[in-house]
Parts: sequence; C-alpha cells; structure tokens
Amino acid sequence: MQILDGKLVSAAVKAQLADKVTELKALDKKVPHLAAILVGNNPASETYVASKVKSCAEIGFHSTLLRFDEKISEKHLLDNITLLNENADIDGILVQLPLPKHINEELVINAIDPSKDVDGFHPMNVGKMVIGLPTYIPATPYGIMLMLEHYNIPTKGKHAVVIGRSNIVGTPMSVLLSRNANPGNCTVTLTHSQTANLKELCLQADIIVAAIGRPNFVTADMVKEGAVVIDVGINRIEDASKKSGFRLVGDVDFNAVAPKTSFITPVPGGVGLMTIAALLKNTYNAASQKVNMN
Ligand SMILES: Nc1nc2c(c(=O)[nH]1)N[C@@H](CN(C=O)c1ccc(C(=O)N[C@@H](CCC(=O)O)C(=O)O)cc1)CN2
Repeated sequence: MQILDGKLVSAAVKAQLADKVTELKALDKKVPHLAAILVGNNPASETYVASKVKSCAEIGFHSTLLRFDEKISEKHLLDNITLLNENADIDGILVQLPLPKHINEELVINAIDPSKDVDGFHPMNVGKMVIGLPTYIPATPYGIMLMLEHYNIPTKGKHAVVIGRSNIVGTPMSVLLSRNANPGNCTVTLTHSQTANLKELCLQADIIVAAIGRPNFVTADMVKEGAVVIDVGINRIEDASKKSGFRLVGDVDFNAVAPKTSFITPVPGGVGLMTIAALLKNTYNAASQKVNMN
C-alpha cells in the first residue's frame, strides 16, 4: 500500500507555479490575481479561504479577500461580483461555498464571468468540460487527476466507482475519469444515495472515489484487494482531546481499508491540499488567458 501524499504533490504544483511567477516578474508582466469572496463565519470555510490566500502569497500571486456578513443581501453580493467581473486587474473569482440559505447559490455562480470562473462551476464551463473543450476544471476533481498523474496510476480500462453526485466533485469526477485521456479511459459507475447495490459495485471497483460527506462510510468489506482509494471527505468530528475541539475524518475508514489498497489518500493531507493547488493552476491559466486542463 502506498499513501498518495497531497502535501508532496501540491508542493510540487505550487513550486512550478512559483517558477512561472518568477518568469513573469522578470519580464515585468502582471502576476495572477485571485479574488475570494467569503460570506459569514463558517469555521471550515474560514480555514479553506485562509489557506487559499496564504497559498497565493507563497507562490507570488496577488489575492484579494472580500468578507461579508452572514446577512448580506443577495443583491449586494451580486453587485460585488459584477465589480470584480469588471475589474481588469482581477483574473480569477471564487465564492466560497456553502452560502447562507437565503442566497441562491446558482444565481451567484451564474453571475461570475465564465472567463474568471476559476472554480469551474459556471454552467458554461461545466458544459465545456463535459464535451472536452479547454476550460476550468473544478478544483477537487482536477486535483485528484493531478495526483493520479503524478503517481502514474494506471486508469485505462479500469472500473472506477464514484460515490456522490455533487456538482463540485462527484459528477465532474465521473466525466474526467471516463474521458479519452491519461489519466482517464475508465469505465465509470456514478453512485449516490439511491444506489441499491453500492457494496456490490464497490467490490468490483479498481478505483473508488468517495465523496459522500459521511465519516468512515467506506468500510473494508466494500473494497477489493489492490484497489486505489481516493477519499474526498473532510468531516469534522468532535474530539475534546484536540486543541481545536475536533478531528478530521474522511469518508473512508482509513485504518481498516488502507491495508487492502494499492494506493490511498489520507485525510488530512490528501485531496484537500490538491484542491488548493488545482485552484492556483486554474488562476494561473485565467491570468495567461489560455484556459487549459494541464
Ligand atoms: N468555492 C468553493 N467552495 C468549496 C470548494 C471549492 O472547490 N470551491 N470545495 C470545498 C472546500 N475546499 C475548497 O474550498 C477545501 C477543502 C479542504 C481543503 C484542505 O486543505 N483540507 C486539508 C485540511 C484542512 C483543515 O484543517 O480543515 C486537508 O485535507 O489536508 C482545502 C479546500 C467546499 N467549498
């Protein structure tokens, strides 16, 4: 069993981007500028956005963080997105999800200029991804593809079972794994809460991507010997022994499942870190106006 190390791979991606920024600066060219919008005080969202801003600084990108109160009106939020769309200095825009219940997430995502939509959530970019045109790929599935590529994990002809059909992870993951590329060329089964025979399907899987948001959902009896297991879950479990008061647990029962696998991602230290690295790559591409998937 080998651990797929998100810390190592994300550091490699960031180092490549930092080199590109050095080149841009040497040529006196503009460096990429990411704008992040954070609404409210969700502690997990605070952590993720802080990490995005910090990562930008580490590699020499500019970033602007716009923080709004939980009670911000939908209109005020949309007006601010319009300002960012019109601001030529901003290359990429992201709105951290989830948003408070009174705000229509779909409306907000649709308001972002598709050419600055570095999360790849805008319907235009989703459509392009589905038909294989160059576009921004949502950061978590993109990060997973970068990880598979880094470790040269064979995917051609393999059966991949994706657990979870969210717009952010499960659905785009199924598209990327099935397309005619490397990594890719998998036969994909996209499963969800209504899938009747999930255990049976998982036992046939060469690759499992768990993105269901339920702690320890994938157990050892669901995993075939030698499978590749990618854990997207980041569940906060109360733990009084921790300074933070919680510990992070994935969607996979890591200790029981790991010995059966050929490769597995840990939580923390796996897919989450790749999400940030992939977002930075999308931001670089946005700034260079040449959107691509590599
Ligand atoms: N606008 C977006 N919102 C959300 C996205 C997204 O891609 N765009 N994805 C998730 C959250 N997410 C990114 O925003 C994200 C999740 C996890 C991590 C991460 O670094 N995880 C670390 C642990 C961090 C911790 O201590 O909590 C790890 O797994 O090692 C980064 C980004 C939902 N919203």
